[in-house]
Amino acid sequence: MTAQPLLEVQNLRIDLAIGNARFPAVQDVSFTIEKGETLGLVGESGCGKSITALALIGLLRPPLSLAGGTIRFNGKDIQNLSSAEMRKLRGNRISMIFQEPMTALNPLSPVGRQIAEMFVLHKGATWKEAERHAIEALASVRVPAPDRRVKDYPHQLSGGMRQRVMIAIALACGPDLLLADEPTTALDVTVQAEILDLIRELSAAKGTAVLMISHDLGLIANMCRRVGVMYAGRIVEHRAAEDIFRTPSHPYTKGLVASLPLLGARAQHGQKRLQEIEGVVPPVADFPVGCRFNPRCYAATDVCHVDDPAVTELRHGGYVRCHHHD
Ligand SMILES: Nc1ncnc2c1ncn2[C@@H]1O[C@H](COP(=O)(O)OP(=O)(O)OP(=O)(O)O)[C@@H](O)[C@H]1O
Repeated sequence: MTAQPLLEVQNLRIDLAIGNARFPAVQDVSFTIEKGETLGLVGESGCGKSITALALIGLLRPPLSLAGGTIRFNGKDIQNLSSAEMRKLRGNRISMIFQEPMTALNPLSPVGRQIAEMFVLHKGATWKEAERHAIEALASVRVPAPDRRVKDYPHQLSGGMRQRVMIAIALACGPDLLLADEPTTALDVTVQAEILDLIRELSAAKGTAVLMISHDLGLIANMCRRVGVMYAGRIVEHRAAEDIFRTPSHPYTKGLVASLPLLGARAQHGQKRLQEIEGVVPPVADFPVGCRFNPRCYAATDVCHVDDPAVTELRHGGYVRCHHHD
């Protein structure tokens, strides 16, 4: 018998309302995350990664709404929880960090207080105990002089330090799952690597599973064992990270792999990129008929303009949605 996954998402659908019409911004999205595993979701801007994560913790707001599917966390359906039940889960068992911590931090409250709140809210600690925990939490994300920094307001900290504070808040209660939505995109390259190392190290030490969301396939492949590639609201390929690189199956995945900066020999010759995928992800209300990737696909034929491709299981594990997959 296989162990029950920590998170099981099946046929998730998120609708975007425009006037009286509803459009499926995310459709038929299914994935699982095992306890302690880091799963990657990768794809260009606008393909539905962030709203998928927001749906998991009940944070979709109009014009977006959860329109179908099941979300099971630790074996329990959580898609219909009341807001009070969801608040108990959020920050405690599932937490989220965002691209720009400034939008998630309260600018008017010292960062120590914002960390301490988690211990008071979810663990029943007194404020005095919680303040001590806040200093320890800041130390654990390697903020120097944490006993002084707890008194700082978010604007007094650098972007990297703010993201460390967000991680301290997110991990304060020892959640089972961390949703990390482009956690390093807004940071300098050197700081990016430090923050990724921190997430990797702390999640491994605490056994926290991570849903790592990024437009950067290189980053995702580095952090994750399995990867879901999203395009226009769908997972178009779901594979082990090493297979995505070695034998990408969907034309979109192939494009992502081909557009990665090259390592090794070719890079030494000054050739940085092989090719870009031309075009952009269409807006939700304009998803094409048939395969949603067809306007950008070099392999598209008549069937791709008519029929939405079904899921095909791949021989060595994973699946792809393409009429002409390898
Ligand atoms: N509040 C909103 N109102 C209208 N449309 C929205 C809203 N939020 C998201 N969308 C649309 O839903 C689609 C998916 O957005 P989402 O933010 O999940 O994409 P993403 O892949 O995470 O990209 P990014 O990294 O740019 O956030 C996009 O077409 C986006 O324009």
